[in-house]
Amino acid sequence: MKPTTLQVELGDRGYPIHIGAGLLTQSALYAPHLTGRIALVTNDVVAPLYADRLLASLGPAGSDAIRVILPDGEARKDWSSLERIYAALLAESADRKTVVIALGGGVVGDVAGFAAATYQRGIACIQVPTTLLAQVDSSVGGKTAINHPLGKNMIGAFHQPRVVIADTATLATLPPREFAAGLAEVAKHGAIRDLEFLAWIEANVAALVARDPVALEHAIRRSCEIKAAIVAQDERETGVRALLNFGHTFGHAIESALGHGTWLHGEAVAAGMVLAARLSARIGRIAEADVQRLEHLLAALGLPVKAPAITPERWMEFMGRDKKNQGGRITFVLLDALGRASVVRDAPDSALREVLAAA
Ligand SMILES: NC(=O)c1ccc[n+]([C@@H]2O[C@H](COP(=O)([O-])OP(=O)(O)OC[C@H]3O[C@@H](n4cnc5c(N)ncnc54)[C@H](O)[C@@H]3O)[C@@H](O)[C@H]2O)c1
Ligand SMILES: O=C(O)C(=O)C[C@@H](O)[C@H](O)[C@H](O)COP(=O)(O)O
Ligand SMILES: [Zn+2]
Repeated sequence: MKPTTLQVELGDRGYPIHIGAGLLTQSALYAPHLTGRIALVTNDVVAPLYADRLLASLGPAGSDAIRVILPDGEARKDWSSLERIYAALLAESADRKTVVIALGGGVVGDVAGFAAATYQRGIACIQVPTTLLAQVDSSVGGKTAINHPLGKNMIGAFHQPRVVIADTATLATLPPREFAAGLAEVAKHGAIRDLEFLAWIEANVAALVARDPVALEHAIRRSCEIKAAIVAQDERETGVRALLNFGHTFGHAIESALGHGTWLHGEAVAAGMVLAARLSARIGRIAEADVQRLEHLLAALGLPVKAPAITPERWMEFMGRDKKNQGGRITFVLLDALGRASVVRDAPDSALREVLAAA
């Protein structure tokens, strides 16, 4: 299969997304911006698998790279990892021409991206996503962040990468639970924007779960197309970009209430999308059959569809801190139909409490 390239249209901050098997070994071809020293940021799971291969493909710039290897895990998407990156950049006298390469999943991408956004007030970043979730979602769009114990992604910045290089061959080593977590964000893109894509996912569940390369390539490309088009319209989430948060008001509350890393992000988003769909049905925006259809698809993709036990007070505490909220009202992304969503700021509290009570 030939590699595909999409463009995120953001004027002089626009960039290509390259998708294909084996791109890691041709990185120099896909990253012509390497005019400064490279700072490779990865973690202790991904480094032994892919760091040498990536750096070897970059020639002398690769051998001279600063290497920062973070401890693995969502729990380490925090100050300590950020501090390690800053310390390494400073110890090596990295300058404003230094290019951060984030090699790994969404955790590495978000924290390395935030370090790049803030080091010396901003240096270039290249995203090399190696999880399905990162290839379909987190490497694109420029949201970077670390978590705070009181909330997900609470400290961060918008900082677009210069290029995204998604080598689909890296997905072969991804554990099944992590792979399923990526499928949650794929389904989200269909649910909010593209009923035809959602139906394609339903028809191709077996191929996707079996990691069929043709099916996977389509899922990644269509997800990136949908996300890139939304980001191009609303880079800083003043409007339509919030639709990409479908399932996240509930999902982020699950992650934070249980402790970051207890449920995977994609798992929490899957259960969160079911709750958001139920709330949509409860206030008459969609039919109960639509909720069941989405729930059935997510379960078939190997994802949890039932939220964990969380007290109503804890739900409200974490959802009360969601970044979409305005004027103290919890904001939800709800479905108007499968394939179409809206931002809703006036969902009745009674309906929300009923949905949570039945969760
Ligand atoms: N910035 C955004 O727009 C955005 C979008 C979605 C999610 N996110 C964030 O992304 C994070 C979740 O990302 P994730 O699901 O990639 O999790 P992750 O980064 O923790 O990666 C999942 C696991 O897979 C390992 N791994 C990575 N690549 C591998 C490979 N090829 N083979 C074997 N193991 C591999 C990782 O070390 C980790 O253990 C969350 O923090 C979430 O908030 C950000
Ligand atoms: O890119 C976006 O915009 C998204 O909302 C994509 C989400 O999948 C992602 O989890 C994002 O990090 C959530 O952003 P947040 O602003 O709710 O922290
Ligand atoms: Zn997400």
